[in-house]
Amino acid sequence: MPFIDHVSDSDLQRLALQRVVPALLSRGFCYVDGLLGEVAGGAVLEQVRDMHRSGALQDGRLASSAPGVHRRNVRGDKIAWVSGAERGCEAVNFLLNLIDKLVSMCAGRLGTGTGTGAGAGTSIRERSKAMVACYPGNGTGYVKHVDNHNYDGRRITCIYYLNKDWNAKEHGGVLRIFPEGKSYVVDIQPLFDRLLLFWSDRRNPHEVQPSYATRYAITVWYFDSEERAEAKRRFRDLAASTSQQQQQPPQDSGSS
Ligand SMILES: O=C(O)CCC(=O)Nc1cc2ccccc2cn1
Ligand SMILES: [Mn+2]
Repeated sequence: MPFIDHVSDSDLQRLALQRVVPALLSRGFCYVDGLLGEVAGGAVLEQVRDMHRSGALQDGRLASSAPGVHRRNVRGDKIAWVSGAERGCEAVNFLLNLIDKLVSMCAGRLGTGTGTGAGAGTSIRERSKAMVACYPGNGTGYVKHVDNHNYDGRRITCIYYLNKDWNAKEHGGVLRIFPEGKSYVVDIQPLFDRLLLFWSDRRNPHEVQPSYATRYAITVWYFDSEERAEAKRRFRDLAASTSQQQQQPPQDSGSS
């Protein structure tokens, strides 16, 4: 089904330069409403609903915990990781391509706004797969956390929300951002066809407040190439040193 091209390239360019870049640099986050429009946005929602109905969404667990071990009270979402190439994800793929275009139009203009003090500019050339998430509406949410707490390479978090007729007073499910060093919080409602972008690092701790209706979202993380490469090196070194220790006999405590 040919999707109506609701957003032209020049629309995206304008959105990137006049809205997204200034907001990311000044406030550290930005949201855009009406990104895809009713038809394409509705097609994405239908495909996510189908994934939920077919049981493709499984309990979310902390990235650091072993498979099957997850502390339920930390996060209540059910997730699936998709590339967009899967059958039944054509509309999701259309969304991902559009977000890729938008972020690539921003990337060269985000300067050294990395927050980690890295000298070089932000070079964003790759991203994660898309995480399709559903909070089932049983009062669970996601406790306050930082996405990229320890230089894992993630620079921008992009979340596309899919919830029609969402009313936070009744349904909860607000994403609350606690901008680092600020005395205020930012409450974002997970509204249909809304795209939210924010720096993934310690500048934006955030939580999902308890949700009392089914709450769908699709998240992708864009990597800073240098930080990502460095994180992979650190991870390889850690893995290598861990396996070496396992091969060597444990040193007695008195060894110098
Ligand atoms: O749905 C929202 O409004 C945001 C939810 C959210 O923060 N999700 C999330 C999900 C994550 C999954 C794996 C690793 C890190 C993660 C960090 N954040
Ligand atoms: Mn998060």
